[in-house]
Amino acid sequence: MEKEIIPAPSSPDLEGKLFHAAHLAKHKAYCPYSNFRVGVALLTSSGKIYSGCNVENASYALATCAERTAVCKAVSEGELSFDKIAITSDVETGFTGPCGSCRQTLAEFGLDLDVYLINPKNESKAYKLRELLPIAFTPRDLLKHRAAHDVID
Ligand SMILES: O=c1ccn([C@H]2C[C@H](O)[C@@H](CO)O2)c(=O)[nH]1
Ligand SMILES: [Zn+2]
Repeated sequence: MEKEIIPAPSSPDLEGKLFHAAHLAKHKAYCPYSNFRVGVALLTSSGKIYSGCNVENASYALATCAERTAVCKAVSEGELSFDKIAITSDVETGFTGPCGSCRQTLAEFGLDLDVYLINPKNESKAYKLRELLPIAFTPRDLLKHRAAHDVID
C-alpha cells in the first residue's frame, strides 16, 4: 500500500485549514510518559473541525489517543458524519498511522472517511479508512446478524 507523498497544501484551502488544526492540537498533547505528541483534526460533513490530542494517565493503560479524543468531542456535540481526518505527530521520518483501536472507533462512523497522515513538514499521505481497516467489523454486521436471526425486540 505504498502511497505518494503529497506536498504541503497552500494554507487557505480546506485541507490547509484541517492540517493546521491538527498541528495546533499536537501542541496540546498531554503525554508526560511517552513524550509522543499526536494531533488530530476531524472534519464533519457539516463543515466543522474538531481537534484532538492524546491524553495520557499515570495509570498508563488509560491513555486516550488523539483520534478518539476528537471523535468523542465531535459526537458529544451531536456530530455523527465525518468526511476527513488529519493526523500528525513529531515523527519526521515517515508518517504516523492511527492505532488499531482508533481505526475501529472511526469505522463506526463510516469507512469512506479520508485519512490524511501528515508529517511536521505538512507533507501528507492520503488513504481511505477502508484501506486501513480491511474486512472491518461495523454496525452493519450487527444488523446482518439481527436479520439472519430474526431478532425482534
Ligand atoms: O495514532 C496514534 C498512536 C498513538 N497515540 C498516542 C497514544 C499514547 O499517548 C502515545 C504513545 O503511544 O501516542 C495517538 O494518540 N494516536
Ligand atoms: Zn489510537
